[in-house]
Amino acid sequence: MIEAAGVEHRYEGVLALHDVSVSAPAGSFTAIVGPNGAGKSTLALILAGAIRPTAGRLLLDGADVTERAGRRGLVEAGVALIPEGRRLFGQLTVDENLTLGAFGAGAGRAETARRLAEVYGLMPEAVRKGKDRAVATLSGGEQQMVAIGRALMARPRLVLIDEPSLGLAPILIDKVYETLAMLRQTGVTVMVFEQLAVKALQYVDRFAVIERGQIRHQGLASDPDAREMLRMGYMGAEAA
Ligand SMILES: Nc1ncnc2c1ncn2[C@@H]1O[C@H](COP(=O)(O)OP(=O)(O)OP(=O)(O)O)[C@@H](O)[C@H]1O
Repeated sequence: MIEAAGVEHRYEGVLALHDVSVSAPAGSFTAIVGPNGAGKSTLALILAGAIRPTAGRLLLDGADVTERAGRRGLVEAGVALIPEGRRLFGQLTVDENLTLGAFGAGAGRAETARRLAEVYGLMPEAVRKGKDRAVATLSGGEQQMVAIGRALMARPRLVLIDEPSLGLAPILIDKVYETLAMLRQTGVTVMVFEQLAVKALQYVDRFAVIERGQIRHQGLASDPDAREMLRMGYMGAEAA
C-alpha cells in the first residue's frame, strides 16, 4: 500500500536517511524500530507525505506520490500521521479535539456525529466518560488514545504513529497497542515508529530496524531470529 523506495533525506548538512526502502501492504501492522535519532520521525513524515525526501520515491497504492508531499501530507488520500508529542489542544475537551479531526477532513455535522460514535467505541471507558473534560487533565495514556481517535475521525486507510509509547507507564503502553491492534482488525493499515522494539514486536506482524538513517533488517515479528536479533543487544539498553 505504502512504499518508500531508495529514500534519502538531508536536513541542511545532516544526512537523516540514506537509501531507505520499506513498505507496508494493505491491512498490515508494521513497526519501524530503532534508537534515538535513528531517523524514525523523518521516515514517518516522509511516508505521511508531510515532507518530501531529498532523493528517492514515495509510492501509494503503486502510484508515485513523491511530488504531492506538502504540509497537509496525503490526508485526502486517506493517510493520517499522529506525530510525536500528540499535538492535541489541551484546553479543549476530548469531544472538541475529536470533532476537529473530522472537521479537518471536511465531514459534515451528521457524518461527524456518526464518526464520533464509532471512535468512542474504540476508546477506553476513561476517555468515553471524560468526553467533556479538557484534554490536558487526562493521563498521558488517555491523551495518546485521544490523539489516535482524532486521526481516526478523518477515516484514514493508513495510520502512522510516531512513538506511541513515549512517556507512558507499561500498562498504558499495552492499552495503546491493544487499541491499535483493534484498529487494524477493522481493516486499517497501521505503522508505528517505536524505540520500544520488544514491546512493538508483541503486537505487529512485520518490522524493520532502522539505525543511523539506514534499514538494517526487515522481517516478520513471528520469526524467532527477529526477536533474537533484538535480544542480542543490537538495540542495547533501549529495547525494553
Ligand atoms: N529539522 C531538523 N534539522 C536538522 N536535523 C534534523 C532535523 N530533524 C531531525 N534531524 C536529525 O536527523 C536525524 C534523525 O532524526 P529523527 O528525529 O528522524 O530520528 P528519530 O529516530 O525519530 O529520533 P527520536 O526518537 O529522538 O525522535 C538526527 O540526527 C536528527 O538530529
